[in-house]
Amino acid sequence: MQAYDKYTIETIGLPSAVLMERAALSVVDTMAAGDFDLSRVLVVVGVGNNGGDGLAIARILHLKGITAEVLLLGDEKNLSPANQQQLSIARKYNVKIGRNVRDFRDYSVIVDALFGIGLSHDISGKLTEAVKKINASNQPVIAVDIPSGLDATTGKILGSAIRANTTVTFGYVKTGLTIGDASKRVGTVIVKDIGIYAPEI
Ligand SMILES: NC(=O)C1=CN([C@@H]2O[C@H](COP(=O)(O)OP(=O)(O)OC[C@H]3O[C@@H](n4cnc5c(N)ncnc54)[C@H](O)[C@@H]3O)[C@@H](O)[C@H]2O)[C@H](O)CC1
Ligand SMILES: [K+]
Repeated sequence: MQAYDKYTIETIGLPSAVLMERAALSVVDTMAAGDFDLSRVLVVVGVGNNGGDGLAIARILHLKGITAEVLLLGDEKNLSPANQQQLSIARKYNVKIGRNVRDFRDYSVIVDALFGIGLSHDISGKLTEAVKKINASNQPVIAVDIPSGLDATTGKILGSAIRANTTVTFGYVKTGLTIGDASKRVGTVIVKDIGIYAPEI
């Protein structure tokens, strides 16, 4: 799955930060074009590059004057380099970044940027709690690349998974969005071209 991303970055030479920015912009465009209530956006971010996408989304919304805040889940010492870079940029633009929220129902829309295609084993602990609370809030959810908790290859729910109204996936439809438990979690799937080189499609 990630081979296409790797090829684009390492062989074609498109910097990963460019892909991340285009990914973030494609989600912001979808939010602006859809019938979402953007009065109070919460972006839930993890420690990998999916979280990096989320931090970029929150920053772009914030700079447009939209109230957007970040819930950062996971250990800050595990942040991927791209995530760290986006966290630093968001902080410099004074995006509100917290480690817990009072109630997920306080937000008009939730962006799920906890895990993407790098989820490798069952979600557990605090992350499971957050997934269950977000699902229980019944607030509209937009999943970044794939609903967190869904395996990008098998479509299996790894412990627990976010139930999304809309999934914005980058470059190509991951098989995990079409098989297994996917239909219970993905909502409407929108594929956005962000410049990933994927010759077979
Ligand atoms: N396709 C592209 O060109 C682009 C992809 N982008 C985004 O990057 C993610 C994939 O990022 P990656 O860092 O590989 O993985 P994740 O962010 O999904 O998370 C991995 C992170 O989480 C840890 N982890 C894995 N499983 C668990 C678990 N069960 N519990 C706790 N932690 C877990 C793992 O160790 C990593 O640290 C892709 O989906 C896109 O959103 C680019 O940003 C845009 C272009
Ligand atoms: K996600």
